[in-house]
Amino acid sequence: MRLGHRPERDKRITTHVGLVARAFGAEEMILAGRDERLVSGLEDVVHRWGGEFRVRSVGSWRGEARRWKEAGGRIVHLTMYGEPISEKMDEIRSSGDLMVVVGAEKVPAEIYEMADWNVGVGNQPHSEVAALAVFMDRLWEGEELAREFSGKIEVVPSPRYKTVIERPEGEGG
Ligand SMILES: C[S@@+](CC[C@H](N)C(=O)[O-])C[C@H]1O[C@@H](n2cnc3c(N)ncnc32)[C@H](O)[C@@H]1O
Repeated sequence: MRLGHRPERDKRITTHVGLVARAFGAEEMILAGRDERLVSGLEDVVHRWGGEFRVRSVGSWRGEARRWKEAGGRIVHLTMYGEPISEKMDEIRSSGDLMVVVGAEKVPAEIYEMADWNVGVGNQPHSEVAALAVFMDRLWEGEELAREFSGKIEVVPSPRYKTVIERPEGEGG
């Protein structure tokens, strides 16, 4: 869940949060706030590049977080003020369905209370995109990078050239 999105200023970085979430193994991105263009841009990536990733823009992050916890899910809030990721990851990994929360400029104090864990990817200020990528890579222990997406577009890894397979509409994706 992405908090604090400002449509004018954060368009690119929030899109990157969504791209990283999808590429590193999340099932869904919840965007707190309304930005239909951003949602449809990410949906277009899913349409072309495959996978089951969903994107939702919601009015109330509190409602989403509350419902998630009532349904038995746990919340990890990524923050530079949190406890070290390396000390918490085993416990987090073994605890079932997770909602990972990242902020923008400043997050509401309440999220620190609602979260089951407030986790720092180091305790220096950096970026929600970097924090999410490192968190998810540690969560899946690197296995997420080998996932198949079965999209209409697929990269063939190459030491030198850009090699891409494009499948016509209706085949794959
Ligand atoms: C530009 S930072 C905001 C930094 C802000 N001082 C704060 O409250 O953490 C935006 C988001 O990046 C994430 N972030 C930045 N540095 C982080 C770190 N060292 N560990 C975990 N998350 C971090 C947090 O989710 C934060 O809400």
